[in-house]
Amino acid sequence: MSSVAAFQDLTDNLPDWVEAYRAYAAEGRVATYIPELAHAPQQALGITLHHKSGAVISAGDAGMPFTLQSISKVFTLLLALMDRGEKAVFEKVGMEPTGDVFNSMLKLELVQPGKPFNPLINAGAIVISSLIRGDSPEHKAERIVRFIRELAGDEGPSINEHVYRSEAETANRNRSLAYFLKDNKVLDEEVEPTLDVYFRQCAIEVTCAQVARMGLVLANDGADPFTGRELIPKRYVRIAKSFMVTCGMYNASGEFAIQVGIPAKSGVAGGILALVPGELGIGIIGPALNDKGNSTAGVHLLRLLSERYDWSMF
Ligand SMILES: NC(=O)CC[C@H](N)C(=O)O
Repeated sequence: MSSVAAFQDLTDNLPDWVEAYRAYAAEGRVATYIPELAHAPQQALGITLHHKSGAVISAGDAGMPFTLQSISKVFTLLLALMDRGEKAVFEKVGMEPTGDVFNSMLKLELVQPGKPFNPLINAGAIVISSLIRGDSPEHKAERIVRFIRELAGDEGPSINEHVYRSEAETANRNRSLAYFLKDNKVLDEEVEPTLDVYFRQCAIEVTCAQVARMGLVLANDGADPFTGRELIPKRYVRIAKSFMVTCGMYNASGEFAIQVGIPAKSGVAGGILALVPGELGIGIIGPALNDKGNSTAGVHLLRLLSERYDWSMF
């Protein structure tokens, strides 16, 4: 289907599909380990698609704000690459999927030299947060927020202080990971200031439209889709997209590659950022998560769309 025909088809059908796919929320559960996330409505489902032509389509609860959580890891990776270069970043994190859950400690002890396997698991993302340039955690987080706003083409994204504090007060697991990394001499910065950056980046609040626009920049190899200005070097976008395919959906990334076949990154608030290279960016919110921690209705919806419009890269 040509992209013009596909957008007409989407306009005609997307609202009905979203309403029908809400039912999949019953298969999942809203995350509660960050107490503030537990308030999200189980049945919510929203999506925005932003095509490079400028066409934008939204349906369902696309206007509902949610926090980026792990989706932020793609963007801190990009910022760290822009701040420090490829060599410095990959001295600290690897390039391989783990097959373990996103907050696992297992391989940090089992596999020498104890550096995180990739930048999209929590351990890797915590190290990446320590590489962002800035004079203080607030300054580093402010630079991340500014970067997100630039890619979203919108001044809207900002830190949700309730979610930030809620995670900071309860993050025993991430604290353990960070202390472990410090002991392994992978983390050079102090633990608490590094975690402070990490919790803030996870708590950046967005909408589906903003996420779709961020995805469109990645789909466009890092150039602003409308002015052509380079926002991110193409090489770094390629690295990020490769990680999204191999690690973006945690330990369900292989299945997602087979069923959907496009770069994507999910977050524990139920968000998904996805993109069809050269074509469009996608933002989804569906707070009920499956057993791998991905939005259950969101993944089902992406599978439907990918099959219908033949999006798979493979
Ligand atoms: N999977 C996620 O989205 C994890 C992010 C969350 N802030 C955490 O560290 O646990």
